[in-house]
Amino acid sequence: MTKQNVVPAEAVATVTVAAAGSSPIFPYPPPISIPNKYVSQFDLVSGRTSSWLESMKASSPTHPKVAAALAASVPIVDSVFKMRSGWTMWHPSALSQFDQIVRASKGKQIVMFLDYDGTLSPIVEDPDSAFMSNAMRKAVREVARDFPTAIVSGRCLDKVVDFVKLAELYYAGSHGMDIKGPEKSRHAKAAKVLFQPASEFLPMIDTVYKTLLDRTKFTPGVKVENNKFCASVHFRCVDEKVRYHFTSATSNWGSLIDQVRSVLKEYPRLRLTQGRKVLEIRPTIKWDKGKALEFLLESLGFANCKDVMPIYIGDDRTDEDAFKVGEGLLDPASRVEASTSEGSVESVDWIHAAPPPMKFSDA
Ligand SMILES: O=P(O)(O)OC[C@H]1O[C@H](O[C@H]2O[C@H](CO)[C@@H](O)[C@H](O)[C@H]2O)[C@H](O)[C@@H](O)[C@@H]1O
Repeated sequence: MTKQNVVPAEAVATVTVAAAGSSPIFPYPPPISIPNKYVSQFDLVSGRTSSWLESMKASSPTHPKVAAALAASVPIVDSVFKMRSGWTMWHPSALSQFDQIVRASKGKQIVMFLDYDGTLSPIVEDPDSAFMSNAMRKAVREVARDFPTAIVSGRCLDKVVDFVKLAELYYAGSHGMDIKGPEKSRHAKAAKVLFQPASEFLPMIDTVYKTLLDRTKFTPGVKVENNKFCASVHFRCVDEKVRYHFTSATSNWGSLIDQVRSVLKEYPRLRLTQGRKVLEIRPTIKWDKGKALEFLLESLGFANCKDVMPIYIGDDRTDEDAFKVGEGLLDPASRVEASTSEGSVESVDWIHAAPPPMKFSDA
């Protein structure tokens, strides 16, 4: 199936199934310092508040009160419906694509990559309460028995490990910038997998986190989260309401983006991206969930290997970096893109139904 950029990724969770073969672009063992080629320049000062605002509005189902208000508006519901139909036309349900996925996996080593929020756990208002269900944990545990399995999340590593509670998995926290092998593994090399490509940013992120906490303290509903190598400013519970001041009008969301950008002006080595009702502050290194996927494949000994099939399930814009890894494959015919329903509802069924066990050959 060819790639279609039909709707933002957050409208539905997506399963991307890709047969790997991309060449490694980083050395392993990992470099101590970050080579220049991984450092990119982003202009945080540019970009208008209005375009950020549009993007914030489109960034995820919002909290219940606003969702109820939206539901009362027929044109909006209609356009959302049309948008979803477009997406599912090009990305049919992963469950209905199951046979095709199994066929594509024949003779290949499956490696499973799973995003956390919105994929394994439902989206909730309080980020600290995004628990995954026992059924989901059981499904992931079963998959990890048969295939190397990694959780790739924007959250800090410790938090996601604490939520998932499965010692046999690989974890990549902070959008892939904090990678750790399984504590429990049959394979000696696995536990040694450790990589923190943005370690020099640790003090900077901590300072920015504290500054953001302070600058946003008068915005009701905002939540600032320290994700170790990145930080999140959540606006899911911030009322978008417009405030009028003489002749000009600003919204709470508008002031929030201005506050965040004013902090970041002082940090040219940080960049701003967006997830589901969240602004993400990240180092400008060229490292993301896609690079984490490539790194883990290489650590597992699958660099340049045509007989491996990574399966990545994710629901957010940052997961698209991992989906793009599949675009560089030599054999696009063996790539399948499919979708699960919004949130984690269908993911658990899909993970349960994962293709039949294949031998995990150690690196
Ligand atoms: O890569 P992920 O595992 O999907 O993490 C991305 C962000 O997820 C969390 O925020 C999202 O989920 C919250 C709980 O459901 C929700 O309240 C919030 O609106 C979502 O954006 C997490 O709190 C962030 O730190 C992650 O970056």
